[in-house]
Amino acid sequence: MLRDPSVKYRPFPQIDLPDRQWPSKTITRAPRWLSTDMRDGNQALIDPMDSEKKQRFFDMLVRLGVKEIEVGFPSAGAVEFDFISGLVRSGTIPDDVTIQILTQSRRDLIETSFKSLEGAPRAIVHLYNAVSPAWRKIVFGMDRQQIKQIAIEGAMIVRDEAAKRPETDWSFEYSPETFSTAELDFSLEVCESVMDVLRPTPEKPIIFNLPATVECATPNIYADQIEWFGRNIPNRDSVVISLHAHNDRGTGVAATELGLMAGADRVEGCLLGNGERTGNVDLVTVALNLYTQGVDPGLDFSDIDSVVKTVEYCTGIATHPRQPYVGDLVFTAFSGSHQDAIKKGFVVQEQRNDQFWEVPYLPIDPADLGRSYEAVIRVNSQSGKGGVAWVLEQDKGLKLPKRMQGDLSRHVQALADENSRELHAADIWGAFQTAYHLEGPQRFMLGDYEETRASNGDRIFVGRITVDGVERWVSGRGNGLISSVIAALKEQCGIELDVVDFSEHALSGGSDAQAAAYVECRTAAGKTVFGVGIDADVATASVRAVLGAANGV
Ligand SMILES: CC(=O)SCCNC(=O)CCNC(=O)[C@H](O)C(C)(C)COP(=O)(O)OP(=O)(O)OC[C@H]1O[C@@H](n2cnc3c(N)ncnc32)[C@H](O)[C@@H]1OP(=O)(O)O
Ligand SMILES: CC(C)C(=O)C(=O)O
Repeated sequence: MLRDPSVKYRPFPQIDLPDRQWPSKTITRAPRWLSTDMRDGNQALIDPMDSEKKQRFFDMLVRLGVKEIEVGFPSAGAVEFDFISGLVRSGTIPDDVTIQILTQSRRDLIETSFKSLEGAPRAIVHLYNAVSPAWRKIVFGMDRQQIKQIAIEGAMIVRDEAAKRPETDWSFEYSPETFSTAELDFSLEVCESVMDVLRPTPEKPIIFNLPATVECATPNIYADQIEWFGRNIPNRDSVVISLHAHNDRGTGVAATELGLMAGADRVEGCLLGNGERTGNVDLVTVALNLYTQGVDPGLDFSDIDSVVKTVEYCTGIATHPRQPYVGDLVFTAFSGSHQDAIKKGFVVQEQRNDQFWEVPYLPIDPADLGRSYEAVIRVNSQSGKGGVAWVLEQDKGLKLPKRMQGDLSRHVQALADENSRELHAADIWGAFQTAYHLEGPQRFMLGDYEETRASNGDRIFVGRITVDGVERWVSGRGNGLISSVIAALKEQCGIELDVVDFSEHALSGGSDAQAAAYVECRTAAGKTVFGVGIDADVATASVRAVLGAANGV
C-alpha cells in the first residue's frame, strides 16, 4: 500500500477578511527597523557570540544606521547579562539608538532583565509568551484564560520594575509569541489586556510585535492577520505594529513586505537572515528591496562586503553565493545571452548618463553596494562572444570588432570545453594571443619599416621582415599603408589577402599610450583570417595587424 506522508498535515485556514485592503497598497516609506541579530540570531548559533563579538556586531549595526537594537536576553546567563550591563555602563550607546532586551513573562527573569539595564538613558523591554493552541496545550498545559494571565502578570511586573527606575525612558514591547498560528481574536484579547496594564499613549505607544514564530502559511495569510489586527486593536495611534517573520517556508521576506502593505510600522529581523531554524527575515534583503523601488531604507549598505565579513565572523555561518544582494555570484553572469544584454546595458547606461538605473539582468547597480563591475561577467563554457569581449576589454582595454568577437569566442569555447572550468582573464588573454599569433616565433614578423609617398600620391611600404625565420626586405605600393603591405605580401611572399574590415583605437592615455588595430581579411581560397597589432604607433599597429592576418593563412 502506498504511504502518503502528506496526510499528516492540515491546510492553514483562510482569514475571514473579504474587504482586505493590503493587495492594492504599495510601500512608500521605510519602516522602523529592529535588529534582533544579537538576540534571536544569537540564540540560534552553535556558538553564541561572546562579548567581543557582540560589541563588534553592535558597532556595525550602529554604523549601518539601525536605531533599535535587541542586544540580548539578559536572564539567559552571565555572558548576556554582563555584556548588556557593560554596554549600558560604558555610556557609548549613541543618543539616537535605543537598546532592547527580551524576557519571558516570569518574575525572576523580568527582574534580572531590569537589573541589566540599570542606568540606561532609554530602553525597550520586550515581554513575550506563546499564545497559540499547540503551545497552550503542549508547552503550558493551560487554557486561554491562564495564558492571558501570564501576559497580564508579566506586564504588571514590567510596569512596576520600570516605575522603580524613573531615570530611564522606558518603552515596552509585547509579543504574543506564535501569533501567526494563534486565533486572531485571542491574540487581540491578550494584547488588549497588556494594554490595560501598560496604558500606552500616542506619545508613548506600545509595540505589539506580531511574530510568525513559525511560518506555517502563505505570505498573504500573514498580511491578512496583520491587517485584521491593525483594524481591530483599540487606540491604534497608541500602538506600533511590528513584524517578526521567520522563514520556514522560504517566504519571510514576502511575508514582511505584504505585512508592511497591510499597515505594519516596524520590522524585526537579522542581517543575512540568521536566526532560529531557517532564520529570521533578512533585513538586508527587505531594505534593499525597498531601495530598488526608489524608497530610501535609511540603512547604509554601501559597503556590503564588510557587512558580510562581520556577520560571518560573528555568527560562524558562511554566506551562500546566491544570497540576495550579497552573495559572491549574485551580480555575475556566465551565460552568453545574459552577458550580451549586460554588456549592452552598460554601454547604453553610460551614453544615457541620467540618474536611472536600467541594465538588463541587474536589478541594482553593484556599485551602490560597494561591489565592483569586475565580477559581473565571468566566462565558462556557457558564455558567448559578448562576455569574452567584455572580459578582454575590462582587462586589456581591447575593443574587438563584432566578427572578431565571434571568432575569438570559438577559440575560448574550445578552451572552456577542454578544461571544464571557469576561464579567468589571463586564460582569455592567452587564448587571444594564441589565436592571433601575438607571441612566440611566427611565420611573418615585423622588424622595422618605412613608408614613403610616390609622386602620384601612392604609398610605398619598405619593410624589414622575418619570413619563415629568414630576415628580408620587402616592398609594395598601394593607395594607403595597409594596401601597400598587402601588395608586398602578395608580390614578394605569395600571400594573397583582401581586406574586409579594419578598425583601430587607442588603448590607454598618457605617455605610454598604445594603439590596437584589427584587420579581417579573406584569402584567395575564401578563408577568413583576423589579425591584431598592438603598438605605441598607430600606423605600426596596423602593419602588425596585416602581418598577423598573414600568419593566420
Ligand atoms: C520565540 C523565541 O525566540 S523566544 C526566545 C527564546 N530564547 C531563549 O530561550 C534563549 C534564552 N533562554 C534561556 O536562557 C532559558 O531558556 C531561560 C533562562 C529563559 C529559562 O530557563 P529555564 O528556567 O531553565 O527553563 P526552560 O528553558 O527549560 O524553559 C521552559 C519553561 O519556561 C516556560 N516558558 C516558556 N515560555 C514562557 C513565557 N513566555 N513565559 C513564561 N514561561 C514560559 C515553559 O512553560 C517551561 O516551564 P516548565 O519548566 O514549568 O514547564
Ligand atoms: C519572542 C518572539 C518575538 C520571537 O522571537 C518569535 O516569536 O520568533
